[in-house]
Amino acid sequence: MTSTNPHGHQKGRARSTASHLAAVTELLRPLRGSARTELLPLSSALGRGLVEDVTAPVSLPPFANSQMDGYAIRSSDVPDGGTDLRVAAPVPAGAGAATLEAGTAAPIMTGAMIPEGADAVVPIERASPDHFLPAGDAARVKLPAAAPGTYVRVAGSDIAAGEQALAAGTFLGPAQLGLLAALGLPEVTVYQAPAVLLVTTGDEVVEPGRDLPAGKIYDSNGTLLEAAMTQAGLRVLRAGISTDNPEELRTLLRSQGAGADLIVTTGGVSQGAYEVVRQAMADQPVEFLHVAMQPGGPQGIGTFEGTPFLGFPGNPVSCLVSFEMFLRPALSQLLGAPAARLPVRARLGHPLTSPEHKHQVRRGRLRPDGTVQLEGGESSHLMHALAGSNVLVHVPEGVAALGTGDEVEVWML
Ligand SMILES: Nc1nc2c(c(=O)[nH]1)N[C@H]1C(S)=C(S)[C@@H](COP(=O)(O)OP(=O)(O)OC[C@H]3O[C@@H](n4cnc5c(N)ncnc54)[C@H](O)[C@@H]3O)O[C@H]1N2
Ligand code: MOO
Repeated sequence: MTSTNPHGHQKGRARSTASHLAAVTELLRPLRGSARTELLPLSSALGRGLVEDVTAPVSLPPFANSQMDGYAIRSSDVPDGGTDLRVAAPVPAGAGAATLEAGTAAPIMTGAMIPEGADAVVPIERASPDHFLPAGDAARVKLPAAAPGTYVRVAGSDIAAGEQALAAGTFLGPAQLGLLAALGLPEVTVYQAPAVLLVTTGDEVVEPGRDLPAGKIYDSNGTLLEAAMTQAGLRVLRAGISTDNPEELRTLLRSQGAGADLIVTTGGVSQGAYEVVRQAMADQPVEFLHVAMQPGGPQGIGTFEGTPFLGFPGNPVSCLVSFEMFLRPALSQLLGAPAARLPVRARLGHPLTSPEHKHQVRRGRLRPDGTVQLEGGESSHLMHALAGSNVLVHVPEGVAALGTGDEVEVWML
């Protein structure tokens, strides 16, 4: 049971960040449906999540090849102390190699196939002479001994045909796409990028570039969230700024919302007299609640005329933290993309305090020495301090104070 005290703060149990993340993940689970996948050429799949496990159709390397420019030899031909060998025909690049006759050394370049019979490569710098000779009967080269396998890249030493190359749900970055290309796969099945209708709200909010009358502020949330979502690979539909008139907001959502997989609004969700988002959602299955998190406590979640809906609070830092704490990890878990933030341990450069019953998310600058300097205070209007930050700093529920040198988890932005 939740009630409101004279200061407007909600009483009763706030939902934990973990259970709100679970609720957001549940809301968005339909985005993982089988109809929501597409086959894309590798060049278009950057930043998407893989739908199914990929099994290697070939081994990597596909054949044993040389790791050095030098001579392919039968290691048993060269005793300790080295010997002279007759120079055989060079191994041609990109073609099958002839068998290496006993007592000969074949010039071989990096990546060329190890000839049948050869089992080691001596780099050209260790040969005498230390440059390649024209092939011919008269040509001989002195080589030191080499153990079997020296500078040989064995077939399948990276991955063998039939092994799992990538697991379903993997985020496809440059390395993963490079692997698919190395395996000879030109296309990949990925989840579709969700389309998000983004609406900022408030009679006080005006577009950058316009005049700024008394009492108004520029819309930072629209740009901030559009950029965060675009960077995360979402398709963003910007519906501009809604006034504080709930009927206008509903009209805007209906007229712009076609094709959206998710509606995200900012503002109008707390305890004020004109909470436009709360009012616009009054007859919809939308819950307004408090998450035990600072900033980003007030949240809305549900559906608007069937479309999943998230109502983020209006303060700029609150809406970015909401995106990072709930929307990014939910999509990452369901669709493999965007990539989850990598948690890193850092040492606080100075002390901090935190509301004991909330998960606090501060903003900070991680330095190369592994210490983190907080940027600005805890207030969620501090856009300039956010712009000077490169990490989110997590202070879990149950912690009221931390000292200089204490370890914290930070997420690189
Ligand atoms: N009595 C209470 N008041 C407030 C509570 C509370 O529990 N009881 N919670 C506070 C917290 S925490 C937050 S966060 C905000 C959330 O408020 P809303 O989501 O209703 O947002 P607004 O009131 O519309 O705006 C809050 C703040 O953010 C500024 N804002 C709004 N939109 C934008 C935008 N697009 N670009 C830049 N800045 C924006 C707005 O001017 C306000 O300053 O409620 C607290 N109050
Ligand atoms: O939750 Mo509000 O986001 O603390 O400022």
